Amino acid sequence: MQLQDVLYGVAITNLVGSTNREISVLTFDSREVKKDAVFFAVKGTLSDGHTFIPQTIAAGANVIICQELPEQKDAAVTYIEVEDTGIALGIMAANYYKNPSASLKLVGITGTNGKTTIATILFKLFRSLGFHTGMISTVQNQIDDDIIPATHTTPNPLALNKLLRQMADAGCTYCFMEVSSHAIVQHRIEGLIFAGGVFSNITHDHLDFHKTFDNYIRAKKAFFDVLPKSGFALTNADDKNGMVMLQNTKASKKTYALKQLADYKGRVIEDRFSGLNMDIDGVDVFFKLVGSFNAYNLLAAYGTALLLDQDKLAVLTILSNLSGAEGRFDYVSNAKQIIGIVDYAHTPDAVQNVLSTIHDIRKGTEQVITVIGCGGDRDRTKRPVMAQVACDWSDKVILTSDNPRTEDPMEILKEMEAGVSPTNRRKTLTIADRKEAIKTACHLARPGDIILIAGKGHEKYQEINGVKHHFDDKEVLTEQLNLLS
Ligand SMILES: CC(=O)N[C@H]1[C@@H](OP(=O)(O)OP(=O)(O)OC[C@H]2O[C@@H](n3ccc(=O)[nH]c3=O)[C@H](O)[C@@H]2O)O[C@H](CO)[C@@H](O)[C@@H]1O[C@H](C)C(=O)N[C@@H](C)C(=O)N[C@H](CCC(=O)O)C(=O)O
Ligand SMILES: Nc1ncnc2c1ncn2[C@@H]1O[C@H](COP(=O)(O)OP(=O)(O)OP(=O)(O)O)[C@@H](O)[C@H]1O
Ligand SMILES: N[C@H](CCC[C@H](N)C(=O)O)C(=O)O
Ligand SMILES: [Mg+2]
Repeated sequence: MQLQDVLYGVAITNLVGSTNREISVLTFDSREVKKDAVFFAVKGTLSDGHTFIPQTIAAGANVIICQELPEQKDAAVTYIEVEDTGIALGIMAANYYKNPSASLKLVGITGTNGKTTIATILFKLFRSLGFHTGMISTVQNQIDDDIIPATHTTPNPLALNKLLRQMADAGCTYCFMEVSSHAIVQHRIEGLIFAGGVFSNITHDHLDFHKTFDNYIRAKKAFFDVLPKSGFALTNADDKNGMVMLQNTKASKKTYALKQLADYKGRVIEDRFSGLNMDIDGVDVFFKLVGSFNAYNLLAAYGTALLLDQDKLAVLTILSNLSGAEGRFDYVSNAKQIIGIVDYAHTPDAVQNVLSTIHDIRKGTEQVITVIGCGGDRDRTKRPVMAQVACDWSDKVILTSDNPRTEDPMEILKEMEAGVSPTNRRKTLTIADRKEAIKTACHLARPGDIILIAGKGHEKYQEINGVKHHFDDKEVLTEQLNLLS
């Protein structure tokens, strides 16, 4: 492939050398450079890719894309200066893989909570409607029946366009993908053509990365700002910032809501452990998913499907039979009728939603026992709030470790404990070992009680100092509950 073939659409601020040359691969990681590679020097959060330029040239790179031209240049190398290497990477990755997003209808889903759930529901729905379909999500990426493990919620531009190319080549008509706020800010979705964008909600998360809630809102809104006129922008009108997302979009503006008039209107008739009974645009439907937060997810999926010209009754019929995403309100019970729920709630809002749902649908005086931790190297300000919310809505809370990453689990736990009010303190225990914490919760439970294991959902590991150790909340919970039977 020729360099000039992948440069289409890139705003070059300075060029040294020829663009008429053969290239092999594109990469932003010096450790992956090979002969004739194009290396993108990206300024990251831990290091600056510009410092690796000399070693990438030594390893065979013949094109450097950078934000600042190096003083010492190699005559055999082409240097391209751009304002933002991340943007250039997105555009060139799309060109390199022959713009796969143009060959299918790509729908992006963004918001603090619900992205995986909405993307998964849409993926399952469109497969049932008979389409070849792709999905890019936190739990896994998928092309029809083929599962491709996920490393991020939204992959880097090269991995992303490669996946989209595989989908287009497999004949997919649709792809439903999660768009994280990190991905928007880091331009991972630059150069993609979206048929539509969906907003779920925005609440406290990721302030380590965005610094302020305003920046976080702006990051989400930026996705809608660049949607094309031919596409749709579907927002949750009940969310305080839902309409903000539509302010500057050129796409066709659509809304869904439970609490007010909207293009796609729903109402929860009844919410039980066995599922949700809703009225959607005048049709009474029963769904397997539980909790009013899932009423929003179902409504978002329904609105999206109709905006993609699908038949209303066919859509509702399939949605009514669907299960949700792995590790989201995933429940097991034992012979003693103790109910265990594994849920990926890892923000204050999600914890409150899942616990208020449990609260609303429990029958009587059963205790709710919550096991919860917070991830290391992530937003610290949500730790005390998550602990407090868990206490406010539970009879007993066991504070434990999540993915400590490079942090000391005991320090994370102290920050969680700081959020627990003196009156709530008597109902909390701190047990750093997650398995022990789950085991203790099971021992404390009496018949009929409900145990919530929050924060890790589908994750099959616990990340400690860069090493991922096997850990599966549902596996441990099922094993412990069965030991009691
Ligand atoms: C904070 C963040 O988003 N980090 C992502 C970012 O890494 P970074 O900015 O820290 O990169 P860096 O280590 O500083 O390196 C800068 C540049 O130098 C390069 N480099 C580095 C070392 C070297 O020897 N040679 C070299 O060339 C790197 O490849 C990179 O291009 O770019 C990397 C490459 O694309 C990502 O893998 C990495 O994701 C890390 C692992 C991560 O944990 N990200 C999370 C926070 C994330 O993105 N989460 C969202 C979901 C959030 C949600 O749930 O809503 C997601 O979309 O997954
Ligand atoms: N619409 C919603 N509103 C509020 N909370 C929700 C909603 N949907 C799901 N949740 C809660 O948030 C948790 C995470 O849901 P989900 O995985 O769908 O979100 P996500 O946006 O993909 O998260 P991530 O940012 O980690 O990718 C669920 O386990 C549930 O507790
Ligand atoms: N996608 C989320 C996952 C959080 C899950 C939780 N288990 C943690 O490790 O903090 C994030 O990157 O913030
Ligand atoms: Mg997700």
